[in-house]
Amino acid sequence: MREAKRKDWGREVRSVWVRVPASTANLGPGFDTLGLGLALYNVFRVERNDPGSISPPELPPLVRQVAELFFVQSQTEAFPFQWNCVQQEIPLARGLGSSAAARVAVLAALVKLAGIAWNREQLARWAAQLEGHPDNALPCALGGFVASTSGGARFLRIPLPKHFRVVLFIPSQELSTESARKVLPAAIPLTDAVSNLGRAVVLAGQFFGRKWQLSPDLFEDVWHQPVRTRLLPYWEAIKKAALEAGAQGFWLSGSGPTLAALAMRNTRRVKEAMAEAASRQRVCGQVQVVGPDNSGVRILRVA
Ligand SMILES: Nc1ncnc2c1ncn2[C@@H]1O[C@H](COP(=O)(O)OP(=O)(O)OP(=O)(O)O)[C@@H](O)[C@H]1O
Ligand SMILES: N[C@@H](CCO)C(=O)O
Repeated sequence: MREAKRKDWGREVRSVWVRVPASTANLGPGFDTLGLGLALYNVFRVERNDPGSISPPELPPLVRQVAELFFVQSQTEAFPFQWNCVQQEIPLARGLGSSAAARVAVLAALVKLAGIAWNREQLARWAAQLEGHPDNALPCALGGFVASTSGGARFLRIPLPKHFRVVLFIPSQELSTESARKVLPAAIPLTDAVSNLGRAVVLAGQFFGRKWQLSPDLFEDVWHQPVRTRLLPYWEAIKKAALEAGAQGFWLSGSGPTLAALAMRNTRRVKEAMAEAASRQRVCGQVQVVGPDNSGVRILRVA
């Protein structure tokens, strides 16, 4: 990143309000590769402390880790700061990218407070590196639909249409990505590899070609969903209900436990069907219709 003055229209920046979107990753066959931004937002206020003071010990571990990487990678002198979540719409550990959102927010805020030139792509890659996979960090930083190579070294992005709608079933119970990755198979048979690869390539091609006649078979997956959904006994019933109600695709959002249905048409019918199936399954949670995010991370205000 290029050095620039730590000034904003002639004023020193002391506080930054930064907004970050939720994201849904994998989309079925695109494990660690495909993701898109969703219009659910967290807002953080990050404030620079006086020189000589120390960063408050209550900074969460994730925030400290991101700050350490930022100061080293940007070759900026470390400074103490405070961190507060002032709006929280992204539920924690539900497969909607809360950790990627927090990482992207810390980086964007520190970039602004340090006064170094804004480079959204670099920031997205740092967040992906910290996250260990790019499919939440890139859509969170950039918005829209993103397809990337492993680690996020190369990626392609396209904005989503205004009428893009995802119906989410967000269970009350948390499931951390760390534990959901432990159940993954160490190796994948060649036939399964080819099966997922074909669907992921065609699915991404449809997004980039803006061909919105998407069909549920493109969202099928044989790598991670079969093992992960063993932990979610309601998966089959809610999936069946969504597809019968006209959903164009159904997938485990990120590492779960949230279930996602693409419903650009029949949105209300899909929502009702998923809510009814969840209630029949006696699983606690919330059904929510969410639109696309195409903005990615945004600095709302500086002071
Ligand atoms: N605002 C935040 N401040 C501090 N830590 C956070 C914040 N948001 C998330 N985290 C940390 O990230 C953890 C959740 O991350 P995890 O990767 O397990 O789930 P997720 O990011 O919500 O879902 P997924 O990665 O599957 O989309 C939380 O338990 C917490 O430790
Ligand atoms: N691709 C990651 C996403 C985590 O949200 C996984 O499935 O573990």
